[in-house]
Amino acid sequence: MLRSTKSTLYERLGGEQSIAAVINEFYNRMLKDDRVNHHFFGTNMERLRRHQITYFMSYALGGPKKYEGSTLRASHSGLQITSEEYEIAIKHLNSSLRKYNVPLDDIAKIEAFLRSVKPHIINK
Ligand code: HEM
Repeated sequence: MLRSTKSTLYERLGGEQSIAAVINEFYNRMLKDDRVNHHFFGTNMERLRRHQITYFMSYALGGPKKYEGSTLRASHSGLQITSEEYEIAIKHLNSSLRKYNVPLDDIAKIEAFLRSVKPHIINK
């Protein structure tokens, strides 16, 4: 959990609406990027955006909602996501967080969290 003594990252980012804006920006960037967008052909993007937002709020950022979808490992098994593609995703998320003026130290915390779950998502 990425908590500081002052407040949760979820609160500092501005709650559900701001996180939804960042995640939507993230997927727009991923879908425009020919290096990674093939993974999303045939994916129900509305459902994915919704779950990702819930995922971020509950597990990563210390928000109030519970995530009740599949585990990260189960959601990505069979997708053959490479380490390079994962790094591209981290860059797009960083750009999305910067666009919404998230402070650099919070971006670093989110990046550290994403690195910690990388082994569950990439195809080794
Ligand atoms: C950066 C960290 C990531 C997190 C926290 C994350 C989180 C999630 C979650 C929670 C789901 C489940 C959504 C659901 O059940 O509807 C999901 C599904 C999915 N993710 Fe990720 N993901 C990450 C990275 C990636 C990357 C790098 C790719 C591809 C380049 C990717 C591609 C997908 C796809 C295609 C699905 C949908 C699978 C399906 O159709 O059921 N994810 N992701």
